[in-house]
Amino acid sequence: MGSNLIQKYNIAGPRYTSYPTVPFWDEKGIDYKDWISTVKQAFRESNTTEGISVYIHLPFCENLCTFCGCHKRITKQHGVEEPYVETVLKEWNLYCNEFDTKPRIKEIHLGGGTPTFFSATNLERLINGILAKSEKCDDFEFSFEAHPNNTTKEHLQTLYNLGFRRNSFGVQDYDLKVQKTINRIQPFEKVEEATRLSREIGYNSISHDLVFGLPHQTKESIIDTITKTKELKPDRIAFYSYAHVPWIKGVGQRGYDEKDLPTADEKRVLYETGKQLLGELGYVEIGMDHFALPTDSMHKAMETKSLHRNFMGYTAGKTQLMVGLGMSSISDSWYSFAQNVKTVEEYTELVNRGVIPIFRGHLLNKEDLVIRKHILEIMCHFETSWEKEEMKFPELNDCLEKLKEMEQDGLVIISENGLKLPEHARPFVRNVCMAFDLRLIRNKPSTRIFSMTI
Ligand SMILES: C=Cc1c2[nH]c(c1C)Cc1[nH]c(c(CCC(=O)O)c1C)Cc1[nH]c(c(C)c1CCC(=O)O)Cc1[nH]c(c(C)c1C=C)C2
Ligand SMILES: C[C@H]1O[C@@H](n2cnc3c(N)ncnc32)[C@H](O)[C@@H]1O
Ligand code: MET
Ligand code: SF4
Repeated sequence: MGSNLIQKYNIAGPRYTSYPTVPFWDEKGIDYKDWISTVKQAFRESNTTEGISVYIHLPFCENLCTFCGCHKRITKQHGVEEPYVETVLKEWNLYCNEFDTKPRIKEIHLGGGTPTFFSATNLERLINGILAKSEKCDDFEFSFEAHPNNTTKEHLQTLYNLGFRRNSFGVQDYDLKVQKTINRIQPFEKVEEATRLSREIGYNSISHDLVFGLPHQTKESIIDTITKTKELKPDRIAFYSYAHVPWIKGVGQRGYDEKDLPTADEKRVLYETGKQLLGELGYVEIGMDHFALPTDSMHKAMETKSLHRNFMGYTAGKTQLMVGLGMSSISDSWYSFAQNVKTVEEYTELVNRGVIPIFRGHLLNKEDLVIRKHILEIMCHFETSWEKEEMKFPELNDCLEKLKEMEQDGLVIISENGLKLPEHARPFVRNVCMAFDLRLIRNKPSTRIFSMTI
């Protein structure tokens, strides 16, 4: 990939885990009533046919990794576990009270923070509390994020017994200098043990998260990290581009200078090196950041074009309704989005008052719904089409006009009724989406809000 193209297209841009992206949600927010009524509508339309997904945010971590862009709360006090589980179950109750039949659960995902900060017993109490009010779909899929340094055999066995078959471990990078800089000492032996135990217990999809573009990373360190990863043969690998967003409050990125970060060109070399190596090892690029072995269900979902993208990244199964529980969680009813308050204190206070603790949201209008479909298609399948009348919108020609330059640069192929990204253009997928992002186009941000696209 030419470095001039990288320079040209490496601009600040959204990661498109939603459309509209969070900064472009309606400033006025969403009416509590509208939120509830769209959740109920989505539930009525889809609970019997496809079921619903539940995302539970477990925010606590014992130590701060200074590169981390997630919503977390650093503490070593494990006394926070039980009250938090109680509150999440109360919040779930508030939703269940709005449903007129039993929810059928297709997916549960435990994210963080660090779900394995919680004891196995507390995680069991949490999941059993959720399941007490619902039933599982036949083809249910439960997954969780785990920290290799604190995942025990008991965690893995308890969650397996509850139906979890997938997990993902934060690895990030094996180089000691990088690890020291991001305040995260992550020994290979810990990852090896957690991966081996998962396999022995029967997990059928184990994923490792790696990040490129971290401070002090070099081509050699990336090669070494991926070579070590290869020994453990995870079914999936997330290879994230480091998102540098130190201005986001609460994220707490610090501990290194911007000069310690690789330049855009160096970062691209890290990506290309990693991608090539992953390919040689048999991993296939599924979508932005995500690689899987052909035996993994995510790969099959890509082949059958059933891949979906939401706030968790890519998933193999789509549900119309995703209920997000816990502080900072985002829920999606297809017609609207809503996000919970971002501190544990506010979250607990609101739930205890019997209020679903959202603080902002967005009701999608007709245009949003069409654009959202195009962006999902591009992010999940690297192509979209406007052959069907419902996929057309008045500004379509202007959007295509914006893509002319990318077309000349060989990054997108536009035909009469659709467009496609050639394989080599996949790193530029966010740039293509940006041409369709009418809310961004109409309202260019005046301050930095997004990470760089490449
Ligand atoms: C597992 C941790 C999480 C990752 N993403 C999210 C979580 C909980 C969800 C999330 N993080 C941010 C937002 C935007 C809304 C907000 O509340 O601020 C959401 C929905 C903040 C954020 N995190 C990253 C960035 C670049 C931002 C800013 C907004 C944006 O540019 O989209 C970085 C980041 N977080 C995660 C990944 C994988 C990642 C970058 C690759 C995980
Ligand atoms: C859930 C996963 O998200 C990734 N992750 C967390 N913060 C960032 C960031 N700033 N940039 C890129 N990836 C990040 C880590 O790899 C983690 O394991
Ligand atoms: N907190 C865990 C880890 O860092 C899971 C991924 S980050 C949300 O390993
Ligand atoms: S990377 Fe994981 S463990 Fe580290 S601060 Fe972020 S959420 Fe916590």
